[in-house]
Amino acid sequence: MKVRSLMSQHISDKTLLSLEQISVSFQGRTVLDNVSFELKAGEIVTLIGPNGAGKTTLVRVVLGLLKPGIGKRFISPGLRIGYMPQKLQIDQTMPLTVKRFLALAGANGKEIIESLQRTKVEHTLNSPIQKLSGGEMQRVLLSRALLRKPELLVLDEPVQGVDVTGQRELYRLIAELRNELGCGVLMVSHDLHLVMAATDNVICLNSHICCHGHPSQVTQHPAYLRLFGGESDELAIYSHHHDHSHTPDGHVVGCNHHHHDNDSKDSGSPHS
Ligand SMILES: Nc1ncnc2c1ncn2[C@@H]1O[C@H](COP(=O)(O)OP(=O)(O)OP(=O)(O)O)[C@@H](O)[C@H]1O
Repeated sequence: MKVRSLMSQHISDKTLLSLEQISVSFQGRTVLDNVSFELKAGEIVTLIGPNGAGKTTLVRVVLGLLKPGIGKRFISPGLRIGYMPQKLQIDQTMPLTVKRFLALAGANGKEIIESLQRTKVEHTLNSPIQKLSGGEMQRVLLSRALLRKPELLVLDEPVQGVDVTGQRELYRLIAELRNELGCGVLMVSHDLHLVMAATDNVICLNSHICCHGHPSQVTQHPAYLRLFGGESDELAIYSHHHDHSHTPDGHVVGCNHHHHDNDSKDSGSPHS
């Protein structure tokens, strides 16, 4: 597959991170169950899974913030990790420009401008951070993660609060950064389709690893379809093509094909 060969040429033999049979329990409840995987330099690995599947818990294990009850975590010696958190609490009343926010992370003026240029939001330098759009905010957070010159970027839901076009651009940017910097990327995503083009490997997590592999394999896997099959059906409805039009009162005109499934859903909605 063309995308695969384009993506995989960036993956090196150097293992940045290896998790072996990790299990985590909270108050006797197993949240991560026997999870193992490896991440190599230049590789993009995406964790997907439903709410409460243990994705953020796994990220905390990767970052070394949470020691697993069972299992081992290996990282390459001296590994620099850049982390983009899922949520950032910023006091809405505190005056804070993007420049100051990034300076708080220990960067000088030149480094700040360079990292904002990398994520294509240098125009926000003097903006109050509370006024940024959803997409700009995510890019500023990504800039902050880049300040550490990371060998591994860990991104917890990097596209949240961003519209679909912006999401596609953000995933493209993440892939570009990987190409340019050669870093490994571990990201968490709820998104099933947009992320597929920007990842080498998908891990489908539901406390244990249900399936993993190249996106084109994972999307065919029965375990994936059991977890996300419903959403795939919805997407199928949205992706149908109109070859007819509606009058303002909802009558179908100019229909030149036979009736099929999508049309029966379509005809239920007078303004679709
Ligand atoms: N410190 C903690 N103490 C007790 N339970 C916890 C703790 N951290 C997480 N959990 C529980 O572990 C489970 C997994 O949480 P986690 O945040 O890892 O899931 P997630 O896959 O990231 O979910 P989401 O997609 O909703 O962000 C949840 O049921 C959560 O309530």
